Amino acid sequence: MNIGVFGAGYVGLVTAVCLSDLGFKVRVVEKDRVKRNKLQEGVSTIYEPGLQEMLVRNLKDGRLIFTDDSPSAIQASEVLFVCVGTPSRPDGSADMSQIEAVTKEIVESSLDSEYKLVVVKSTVPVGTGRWIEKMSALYAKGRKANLEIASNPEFLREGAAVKEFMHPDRIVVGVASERGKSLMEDVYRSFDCPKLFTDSHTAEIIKYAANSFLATKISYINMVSDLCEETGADVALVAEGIGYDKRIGPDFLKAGPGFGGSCFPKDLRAFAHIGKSYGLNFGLLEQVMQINRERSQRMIRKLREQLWVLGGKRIAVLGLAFKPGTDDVRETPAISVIEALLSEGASVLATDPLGIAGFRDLHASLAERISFVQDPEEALRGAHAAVIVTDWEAYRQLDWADIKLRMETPVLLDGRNMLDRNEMRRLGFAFMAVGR
Ligand SMILES: NC(=O)c1ccc[n+]([C@@H]2O[C@H](COP(=O)([O-])OP(=O)(O)OC[C@H]3O[C@@H](n4cnc5c(N)ncnc54)[C@H](O)[C@@H]3O)[C@@H](O)[C@H]2O)c1
Ligand SMILES: O=c1ccn([C@@H]2O[C@H](COP(=O)(O)OP(=O)(O)O[C@H]3O[C@H](CO)[C@@H](O)[C@H](O)[C@H]3O)[C@@H](O)[C@H]2O)c(=O)[nH]1
Repeated sequence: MNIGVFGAGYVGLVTAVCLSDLGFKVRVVEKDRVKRNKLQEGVSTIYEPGLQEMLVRNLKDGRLIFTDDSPSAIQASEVLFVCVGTPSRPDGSADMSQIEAVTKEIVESSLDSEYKLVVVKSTVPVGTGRWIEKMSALYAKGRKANLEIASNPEFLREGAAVKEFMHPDRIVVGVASERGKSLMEDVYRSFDCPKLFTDSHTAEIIKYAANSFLATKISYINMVSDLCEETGADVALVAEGIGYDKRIGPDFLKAGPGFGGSCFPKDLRAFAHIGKSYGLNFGLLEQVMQINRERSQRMIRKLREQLWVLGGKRIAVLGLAFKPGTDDVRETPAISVIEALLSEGASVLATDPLGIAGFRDLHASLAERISFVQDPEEALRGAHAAVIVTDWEAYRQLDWADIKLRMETPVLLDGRNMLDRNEMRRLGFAFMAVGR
């Protein structure tokens, strides 16, 4: 089967590379020339375990090409995956302009052609499939674009994207016709997981509902974590204690600096906006977001409790990526932590194994006000305090006994509860964790 993919970001690139690895011939339309050329030369534009090797293998075998020639890619493909971005607009709603632009391109290149299934993999508001149908009719200007629109939300997590694409917990497809369903069954034939076929509205809602639920779990445990701190309880044990209950489950109950990344914050804003647009009270999600926004203030308060004055002090921020295993710094909790430190007059030296270049690029005005260093030990040398924002395994392996001697004052805030607090205190750190 010939497959077209629009957008070679996290989702599009992983989708394209994995589907080509399964034997499909995949043409990827990417409008960013620099990205496209790099990919065509076999250099992955994102860091994901296993992706680079698979990219090279499938390019070499001729099953994968990156192009800006969308008409040819559209004409050659039976199934077209739409994986472009749906970023937040200022009011929190999803910006649908990239999806709209792709719709136009697809319609204009498939007039009077054979049936094609357009599969929306991007995270989109309920009703998007209908909008695409409506716009398709308008762009076709009375001619016939033989397109069916399906929804196939993607649930992969960054840092484990290839593994999660290939071995998902489930596949959700919102599709109306038997023909469309059968094509999607062919695409996912080799996947051994529950496959849920629904209408497109249901599939679209499933994606936002899943992300909002997971983010709610995180804010919930963060709220409980604050209570644990005030009362001397241990949030990790509380999470374990509730997580054994199969109805609750142990995952997504790690207290920390709050959720970040390119999905949860954006998707919660969009889902709340969708609820509001239907006159519904989605105040629960407003609370989830509010709790998340307040995380950095709580961290700063803890530092102040140890250091008295933060102004003029040097603070090492360990971790810029929104979680370990990725170079992605979109909406990372590090932003609000750094902003809060700067507003206290502290100077910030930040480090991250993969995230520095992206942070400099994406958060340029904030990046100008801080310094970066690749080596965490260098970041810690002479610092008055360190804050762990991302739980990179490498931070566990640091020689903390030696680091303590090299810091100006050995104050350590483990924002991810990753270090052994008894050991750290034994080493002589003024050590703070989260919710314990
Ligand atoms: N990142 C994730 O882990 C993840 C997981 C599941 C779902 N999603 C959703 O998938 C969608 C894409 O996310 P992403 O992180 O891959 O985004 P991204 O911004 O990394 O990638 C989008 C890509 O689309 C390209 N593009 C935009 N318009 C185009 C056009 N007209 N033709 C060709 N290419 C075009 C951009 O240049 C970019 O490379 C979003 O809706 C997101 O919410 C993301
Ligand atoms: O117990 C936890 C689990 C996660 N996080 C944080 O939550 C954020 C999101 O983490 P994660 O879900 O692992 O990362 P994403 O790659 O953003 O994946 C989410 O967003 C994707 C895009 O929609 C979905 O496809 C995935 O299913 C969904 O997990 C990160 O900042 C994590 O540090 C916590 O603070 N505590």
